Order: sequence, then C-alpha cells, then structure tokens
Amino acid sequence: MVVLANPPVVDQIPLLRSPGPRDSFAAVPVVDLSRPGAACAIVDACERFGFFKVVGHGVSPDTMDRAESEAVRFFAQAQADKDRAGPAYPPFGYGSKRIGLNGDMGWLEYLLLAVDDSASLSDSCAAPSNAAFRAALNEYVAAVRKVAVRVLEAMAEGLGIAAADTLSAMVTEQGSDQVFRVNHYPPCPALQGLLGCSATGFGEHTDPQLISVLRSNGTSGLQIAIPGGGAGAARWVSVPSDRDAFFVNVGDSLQVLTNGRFRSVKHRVVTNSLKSRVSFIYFGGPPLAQRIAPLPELLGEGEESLYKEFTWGEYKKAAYKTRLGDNRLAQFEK
Ligand SMILES: C=C1C[C@]23C[C@@]1(O)CC[C@H]2[C@@]12CC[C@H](O)[C@@](C)(C(=O)O1)[C@H]2[C@@H]3C(=O)O
Ligand SMILES: O=C(O)CCC(=O)C(=O)O
Ligand SMILES: [Fe+2]
Repeated sequence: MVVLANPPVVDQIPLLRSPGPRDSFAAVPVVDLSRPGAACAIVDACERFGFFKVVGHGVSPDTMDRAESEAVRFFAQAQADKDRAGPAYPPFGYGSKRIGLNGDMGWLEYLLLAVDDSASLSDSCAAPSNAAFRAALNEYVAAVRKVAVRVLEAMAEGLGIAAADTLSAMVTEQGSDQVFRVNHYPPCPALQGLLGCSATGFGEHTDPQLISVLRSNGTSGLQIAIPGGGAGAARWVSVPSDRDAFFVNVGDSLQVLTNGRFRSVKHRVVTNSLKSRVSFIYFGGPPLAQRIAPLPELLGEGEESLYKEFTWGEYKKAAYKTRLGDNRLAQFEK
C-alpha cells in the first residue's frame, strides 16, 4: 500500500454544495453614488447586510478592462514565472492555494499587494515587476480608492456624523494600512462529474478592515451570509455578478466604529468547473495606531461600547494569527 505523506492539494480544499437558482440574492441593495439618497441607502444596506452594490461610480470601463486584461496575462504565465513573484516579503506577493499563514486552502492563485499613501502600489513590493501591469494596477487602485472615499463620506453623512471625513480620513491619512488583492480562480477540473459540488475558492470569513471594494470579471462565485436562515441562523446566497459595478463589504473595524450598528459581512467564493473568475479587492484600513472604538456621535445616551479598546495594529496582529473562518472579533467583545 502506498501511503501519501501529504494528500494532493485538491483533497485539502473543502467542497461545498453548488448554489441553485433559489440561492441567488436578487435583492442585493444597489446604491447609485451619483444620485441624492445614496447616503441613506448605504446606511440601510450596511445595517441589514453589511453589503451593497455600487453603480454610478464614474470609474472608466477602460481602467477596469486594462487592469483585468493585464491580470489575465499575468496569471497565464508559466508557474515558474509566477513563483518568481512569490512572497519575498510575506504575506505580500504571489500566492497559490494557501491563504494566510495558518493552514487555509482555496482553489485560487493571487497577488497580495501593499498600497502606499498616494494610492499606488508600494515600492516595498517588487511584484508585479511588469511595468504595464503595474501601471494598470496603479491606475485602478487610485480610482477604486476614490470610490472607497466617496462611500465612506456618504456613510458619515447617512450616520449624521458632523465631520464628513471622519471615516474617509482613516484610509487617506498618512500611514493608512491599505491592501490590494488580485484573485484568480481557475476552473476546477476535479469537479467534473461531481454533480452539485463546488470547490471552495476563498473560504468563509469577514474582512478585518473598514471596508473592502470588490470588482470581478463578471464570473459568479461570490456568496454572502444574510440573516434569515431560520432559528437565527444565516443563509448563504450567491451574489449575481456585474463587471461594471463595485461591491462593498463592511469589515470588522467598521462594525466596531458603529458599535455593531453596521454588520461585518461573512462572505466566501466558490469555484466551478467551467469559467475562471478574476477579482480585484481594495481593503481600506486605518493607520496602525488608529484607535478602533465606537464613534462618540453614534453612542446613544448611556450606551456603552460592546468592545474592549484596541488599535488597528493590535487587531491586525491578532487577526493574522487566526484561521480564515474564525470569529476574529469575539476576543475583543466585552
Ligand atoms: C487566514 C488569514 C488570511 C488573512 C489573514 C488571516 O490570518 C485572517 C484574515 C485574512 C484576510 C481576509 C481579508 C483579506 O483578504 C486579507 C488580506 C486580510 O487582511 O485578512 C486576508 C489575510 C491574508 O490573505 O493574508
Ligand atoms: O475574490 C473575491 O471575489 C473575494 C475574495 C475575498 O473575499 C478576499 O480576498 O478577502
Ligand atoms: Fe474577503
């Protein structure tokens, strides 16, 4: 008998039930950033789901298409060439199937990149080295950061916070901790013949930052957990893809800043055996020293914080020791 010391990688990736038509989230809240009423619609969506779709954002389709085609070109390279972009400076750089440093696996490959104060890829990350790809990503990151800023300003307005930049300044001030991720989910050949099964592309988790702004190439796969699964449980629903829109996730830090009024949305990505998914995600985080605590304007009379005091640096350090699906905020709850 042959005993394999390490099972093949695909056997270490959890399989999930494929979503059916009834699992599609047709009612995803849509916010038109160019119209009045966006601020209220954002607050409502963040309270109900911690998730919404943004249209009327003004980002040029060329900016999105250029970044996407350069990403497709990057991932089409030979494995040895991609590995050269590997994490010289963990966790940044190219990665394949392993997510984070604590044993999580998914059917994907990715680039994880640090973003500097001027919304460009940080010079401390040499990857990607291709000048055209880097330029396309820089243009995209600058545009998506502007969308994040407008969304955070609208949130502050909708929450009735006097200073319009209370939230947005956290991702624009010097030392803000912004990360950009390009994910590629190739079709999973091992699924052929396995009817009703999908592979885990990116396992269920919440994002630790304030907000994440996502755009994909129009291939489905993103799912979110929404209330209403019965007996207080959540229900997983598929988000219909839209290559022209952005999708915004509320992260753990924004849940704390709003004392739980906004919910940090649990989400995951499943892959199928047919079509590649390429996604870009901008994660807006504050400077490491930023105190993460409910904003005083949002606390009602006598209302106390649900959380212990911490800085973003402390939260990030703790979060990066957890597994993807762990409830990272639990250790900071009072
Ligand atoms: C398993 C992990 C991957 C992650 C760091 C962590 O230990 C827990 C949080 C994960 C996450 C989720 C959102 C983003 O994709 C990410 C970059 C982040 O900031 O937190 C990833 C981390 C990662 O891939 O390194
Ligand atoms: O690739 C996606 O669509 C989402 C991935 C994700 O949730 C993440 O990178 O944190
Ligand atoms: Fe995420």
